[in-house]
Amino acid sequence: MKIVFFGAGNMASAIFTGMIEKGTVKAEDIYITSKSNRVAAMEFKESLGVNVSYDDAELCKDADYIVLASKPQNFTDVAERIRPYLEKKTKLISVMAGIHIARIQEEAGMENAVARIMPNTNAMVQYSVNGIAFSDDFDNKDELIELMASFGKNVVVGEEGMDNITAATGSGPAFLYYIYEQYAKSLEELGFSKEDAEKLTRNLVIGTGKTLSERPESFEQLRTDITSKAGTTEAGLDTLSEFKLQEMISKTLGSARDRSKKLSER
Ligand SMILES: NC(=O)C1=CN([C@@H]2O[C@H](COP(=O)(O)OP(=O)(O)OC[C@H]3O[C@@H](n4cnc5c(N)ncnc54)[C@H](O)[C@@H]3O)[C@@H](O)[C@H]2O)C=CC1
Ligand SMILES: O=C(O)[C@@H]1CCC=N1
Repeated sequence: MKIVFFGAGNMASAIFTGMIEKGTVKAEDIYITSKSNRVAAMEFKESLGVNVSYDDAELCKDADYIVLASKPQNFTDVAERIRPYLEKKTKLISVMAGIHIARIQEEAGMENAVARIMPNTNAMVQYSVNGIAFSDDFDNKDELIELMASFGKNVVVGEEGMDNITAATGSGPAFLYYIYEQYAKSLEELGFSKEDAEKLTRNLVIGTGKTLSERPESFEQLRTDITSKAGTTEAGLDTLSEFKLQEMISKTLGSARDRSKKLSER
């Protein structure tokens, strides 16, 4: 197996670190190349044992998968690096938000099989949620699905579903982090030090996440379990429900989805 990452930034490193730490792919089977962060690439070579190369012919030779992990804006440059050496058997796996399969095939020049994937940075701790959309001619889908299961839960969607997945779970962690930031700031307002506010919020979120991973009850049931009649939670929830929280979240996701659509326009 030879997997080549064009791009060694946040997302690529979350994926290959997840794969290696889970033991699904050997570090020696992973090749990375980048443009801007060559020092970081060398650090991954030292810490994980992956191969680093800037020789495009060597990188593309006999590759099973090439992962397109640059920003969408850099895709044309990446395609120029790959096009002269791309072999027909190589499958292209795009992490890039909003770039359609048809454009990838066109710029790669050979109509290779393509899968668009939309993981999130929780791949680093093997807890990503991965949307996957395949081109019609993509064979042995199970191999890719299995590789991706090493760093998260997979949802196979049609390509038209990718904009929604990108908003919901690709960008999703950032939306949740933003809420945790506000939570920590509010704890400071209550009188906690900055350090304690961060520590309390972090552990609240970790503990809640662990509960969710172990208990099957609905969110509503878990919330109800905490809410004593005429107690503190009820008082807080009464205030919380005065705000249009769901509307805020729907609009947030809508903007992210629309940007994903926009990225696909050339
Ligand atoms: N960060 C996230 O949470 C997620 C990001 N994505 C997608 O992943 C992609 C990468 O995002 P990040 O990792 O956050 O960006 P990043 O800025 O951390 O990494 C981009 C990488 O692309 C490399 N690159 C740029 N031009 C190149 C070229 N011509 N040849 C080879 N490498 C080149 C850069 O050197 C860098 O290593 C984006 O397309 C984004 O839409 C998808 C899901 C989640
Ligand atoms: O912000 C972005 O465009 C990328 C896609 C999903 C998460 N990060």
